[in-house]
Amino acid sequence: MNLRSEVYSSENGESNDLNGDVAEQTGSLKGSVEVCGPSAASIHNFGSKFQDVFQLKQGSFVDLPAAKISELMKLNGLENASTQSLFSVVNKILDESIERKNADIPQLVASLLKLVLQEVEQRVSRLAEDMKKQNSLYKSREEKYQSKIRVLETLAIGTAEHNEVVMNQLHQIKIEKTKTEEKKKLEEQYVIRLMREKDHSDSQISALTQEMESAKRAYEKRCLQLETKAKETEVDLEKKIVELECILNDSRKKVAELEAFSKSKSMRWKRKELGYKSFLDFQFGSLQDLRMTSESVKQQVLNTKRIYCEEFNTFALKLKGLVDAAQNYHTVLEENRKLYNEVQDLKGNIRVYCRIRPFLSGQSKKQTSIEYIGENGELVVSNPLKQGKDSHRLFKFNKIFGPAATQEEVFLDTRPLIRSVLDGYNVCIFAYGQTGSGKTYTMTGPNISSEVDWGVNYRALNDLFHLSQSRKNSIAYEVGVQMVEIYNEQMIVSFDLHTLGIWNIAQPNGLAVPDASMHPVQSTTDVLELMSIGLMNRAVGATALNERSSRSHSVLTVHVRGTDLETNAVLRGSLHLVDLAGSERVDRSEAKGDRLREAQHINKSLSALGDVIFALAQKSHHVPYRNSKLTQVLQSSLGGQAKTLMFVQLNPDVESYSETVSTLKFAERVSGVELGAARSNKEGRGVRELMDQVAFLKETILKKDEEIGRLRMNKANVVGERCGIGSPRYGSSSPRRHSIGAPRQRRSPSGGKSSGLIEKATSDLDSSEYSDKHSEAGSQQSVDDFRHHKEFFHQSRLVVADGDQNLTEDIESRPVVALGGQHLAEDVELLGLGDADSEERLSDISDGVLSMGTETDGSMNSIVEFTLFPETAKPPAENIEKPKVPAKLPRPPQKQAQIGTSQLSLTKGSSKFSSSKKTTAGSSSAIKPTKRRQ
Ligand SMILES: Nc1ncnc2c1ncn2[C@@H]1O[C@H](COP(=O)(O)OP(=O)(O)OP(=O)(O)O)[C@@H](O)[C@H]1O
Repeated sequence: MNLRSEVYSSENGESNDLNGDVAEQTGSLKGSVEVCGPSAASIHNFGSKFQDVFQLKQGSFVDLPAAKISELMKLNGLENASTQSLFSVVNKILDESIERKNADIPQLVASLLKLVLQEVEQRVSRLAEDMKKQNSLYKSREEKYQSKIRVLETLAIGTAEHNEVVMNQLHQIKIEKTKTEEKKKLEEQYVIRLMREKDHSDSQISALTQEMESAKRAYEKRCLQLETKAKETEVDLEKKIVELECILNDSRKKVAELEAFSKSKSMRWKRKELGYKSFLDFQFGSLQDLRMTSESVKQQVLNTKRIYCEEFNTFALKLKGLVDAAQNYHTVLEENRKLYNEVQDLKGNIRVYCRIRPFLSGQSKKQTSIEYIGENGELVVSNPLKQGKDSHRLFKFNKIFGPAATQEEVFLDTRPLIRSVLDGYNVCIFAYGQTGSGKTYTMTGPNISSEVDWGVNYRALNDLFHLSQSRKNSIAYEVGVQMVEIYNEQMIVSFDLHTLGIWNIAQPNGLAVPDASMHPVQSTTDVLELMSIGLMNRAVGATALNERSSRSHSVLTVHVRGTDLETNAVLRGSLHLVDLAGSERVDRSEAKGDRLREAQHINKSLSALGDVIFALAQKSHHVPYRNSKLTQVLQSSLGGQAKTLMFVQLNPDVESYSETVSTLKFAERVSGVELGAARSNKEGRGVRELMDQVAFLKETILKKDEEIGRLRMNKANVVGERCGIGSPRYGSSSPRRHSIGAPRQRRSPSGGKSSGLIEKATSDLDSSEYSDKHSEAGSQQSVDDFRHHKEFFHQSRLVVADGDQNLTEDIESRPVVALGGQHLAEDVELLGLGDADSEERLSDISDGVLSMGTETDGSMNSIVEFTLFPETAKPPAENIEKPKVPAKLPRPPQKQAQIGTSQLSLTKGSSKFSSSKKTTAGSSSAIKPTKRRQ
């Protein structure tokens, strides 16, 4: 703008011709200068405008007036023009002057050029300086960088770790940088948020201010209202004050009236107070009196208390005395029980322990028939369905085990008995009771694998083995175990003993007979294995066999032989552990087929057991052991000097009441049986030798008897022929004729010796009589029990021989033995040997004779003993060479008859052994002491 105004003024002042053109040009320049400004572009524009000005006006710079040029020279625009434009101006000028061919360049133009050139120079020099400066700067920088590079190189070469550190630092710096950036961002965001909040708070503040203002307005309004109200209230109160003043005046008057009234009233109260005071004084006096009285009463109470305490102490002393007495009573009672048991032991009473089974799971709601269990063996059973005295029954046994009794407790009371086996006693323990009453539980236990559950069997064996081990330094024991089952009167071996190599049992005619090859068991483990195998074998037989178990008798027999290492004395004991079949009577009319047969057999064997027990109770001469396999097996333990214990098992269920009572009745009768004091089977060496001699003598006598018999037969034949009478079928010595009413010890016609048959017949008769008597006197049940027994005796009365088929053949084939002038073959025919029942009958006869002679013969025990310990029964060596004597022999005289019978039984027993065994003339059973009844 300055340039334009200056150009206008110079043009206006110095040349009028130029005014119009300059103004025109200025106008155009004005627009261009406004656009240019101080930049290089504007200078360039200026140059070109400048040139245009010259060209437009005169066509060259040469024609420009000096003033104008000086004006132009004064312009400061050259500094701002670009170097190129300056150069182009100079070039233009110079070209123009060349074109004009006028070498004379005006002074001004030259000075202008000079200025331009100076300017150019200055710029160039400045540029050169700048360049220099920059060069030096670059150099110094380069040096700096070079040194830095060197440093870095040395650093890079020397310390790679430092590089890493540096890298890390750089990395950290980067991270920090990013963090800082993030922070910054956050700060920015925060600032933005703050700004927003500020805006928000500002808006809130403005809203609050508005609210405040409106509240203020409302408050002021309210103040005004209150003020007007206060004024109104003031007016009202003033009115009320006036009213109250009036009321106060009225009340003052009333107070004065009341004061006068209260004065009169207080006068009256004072009077009354005096009256009360005197009354209280009177009361106080009475209280004192009462206190005195209470003191005296207290004294009296204390006195009474003291007296009471003294009396109480005396009572306590007396009571203590009573308690002591009661305790003593219990001790005395216990002693009495012990003494009673000892007396029973001495008498040889069969011990009876009663065990009551608990209700099984699921039976808890059932009613019990057990009313009371006494400590001393009393038991009261009751039938809630009955009334009166019949509803309760009292029984007494040696011991009662309640439902809670453990196997251990039961065994503890049984152990002394079992231990006596090792002292040479025969012991029999049997469990009796209806099916499901716990017989097997007591004898075997519910679970063999758990020792706590072991029944008497396992515990007994365990105990015997332990005891025999503990005594091994003084007595050498040998133990043998046998387990048989009696089912339908047949002996069945419960486990394959042969396989185990412990026992080898042959079973001729169903009677289990151990073979000589059996071995003694060594330990409880042997027996446990054996028994578990036996049980497994039974289980293999499936349900039928298991069912059978409750309809069969199971007998575990333990034989013990002990040799005293010092004296060589031998003792022999046996233990029978019997789990009987269910005792309930099966109604024969209901059962059929196999069941009927089973029932018959069970009834028969249990009746036979009853018969034996009652015969023993009656001290009968004949004890019918041979009536069943069961009694046969138990013979040695039920008679003689054995110790016998019966477990009576009861089912507490009220539904079993009648069975319970009949079981208890049976047990009661059993407990009354006296077997006599038990005796140990001890033999010294001398005794054994004597017994061997006795056996030898028996053999000789038998031989003689045989000869006598033969002679008698010959004689009878001769007499018969002479009299013309045939050989009498039923001669005078016929067993049948001798049987009934025959005197007990009938002597045979010759030599006054009684024959074995006569002996037997007499014995049978006695039994028959006993049976008859018993059935007459007894109840209907007893009649039933003994009926088969009676029939049995009638059938078997005259039989004399072993029932073994071989033996029968033997009898027929061997020389006939004369008996009382009769032909034995006729007798045999007459007696029907070979009958199905012959074995039993023969057994019975043998037994009958035995009952008067030796106590064991042909029983399982004697046979087993013989087989297990054969050397004890061995005759002297020379006897072995003697000819065999047939089993059926003429009877020797009475005393000899006993010996002869023993021999007979022994032969019978021996005949059942395996062929490897020699029949011997003497046996351990033959040398047993005679029965106490003799
Ligand atoms: N003292 C007892 N404690 C617990 N359970 C018992 C007891 N006595 C018997 N039992 C249980 O009662 C049931 C019948 O017992 P067990 O088989 O011993 O009777 P049992 O008289 O031997 O019968 P069976 O004549 O049929 O052989 C079994 O389940 C047995 O476990």
